[in-house]
Amino acid sequence: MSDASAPVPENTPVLRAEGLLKTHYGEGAPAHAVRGVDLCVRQGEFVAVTGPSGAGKSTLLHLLGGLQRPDGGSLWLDGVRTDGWQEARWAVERRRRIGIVFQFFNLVSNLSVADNVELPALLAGLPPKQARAEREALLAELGLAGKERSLPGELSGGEQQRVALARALVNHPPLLLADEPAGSLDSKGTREVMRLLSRFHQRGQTIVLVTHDARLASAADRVISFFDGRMADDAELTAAPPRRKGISGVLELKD
Ligand SMILES: Nc1ncnc2c1ncn2[C@@H]1O[C@H](COP(=O)(O)OP(=O)(O)OP(=O)(O)O)[C@@H](O)[C@H]1O
Repeated sequence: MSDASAPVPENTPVLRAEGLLKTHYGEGAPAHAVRGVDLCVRQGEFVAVTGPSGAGKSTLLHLLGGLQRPDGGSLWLDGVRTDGWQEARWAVERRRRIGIVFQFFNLVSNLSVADNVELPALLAGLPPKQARAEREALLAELGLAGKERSLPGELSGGEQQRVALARALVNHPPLLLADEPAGSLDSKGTREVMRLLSRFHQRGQTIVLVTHDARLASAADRVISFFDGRMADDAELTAAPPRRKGISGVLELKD
């Protein structure tokens, strides 16, 4: 059996999917949201998945992050087969390996900014002192020093999304999944989030971004057009060398 904690051989794709299938059964006709998707995301790539509303982009992202189970197909994370994992296993592995940011931030409303960011680190088994140090460094990087004691509801949308980004990255996951991360922000907040995603990508963070906004997709180095549950196009915008580095150093919000 594959060991999720074993060292990852160089050049192993961070993400690989073969023949992914997902149908939603709600009211009315079944929605064939993902209809046989093959995908390979290399270390250090910034991939945007774009397409019209209802194309199946969010469903694909949820499958990749284990938030929904595929009806068929295979999925690998860092070379480890994941499609057979049960929810408990996904919850543990997701904490270490996948950061996720959503359109509506999904912060815990009655926890402070500091606790929101530290919680995944503590749950992943980091000693409290180290979790605190990680939180302090990330919040400072993201221009949120001084907001530690605030509740999410006391922050602007852009600030909340930066907290969500800090929470997603606190365990240095190999993969960041972002589902319309600027979807509820004004243009300033949108620019801010996109600039941050680009900065983290420049430092080696592998990112899969779902957006219906073609302008945001152009920040990526590869754009996948999703249509009717399938990949209609897969275009490399720049050649990005495979790489993997830690997130470190100081990140200035102004450039
Ligand atoms: N939980 C669900 N139950 C039933 N149908 C669903 C569910 N989630 C998604 N769908 C349907 O699956 C299809 C794909 O939805 P999905 O949200 O993945 O598309 P999308 O491309 O992300 O759209 P948007 O850009 O509007 O968020 C749509 O027809 C949608 O109505």
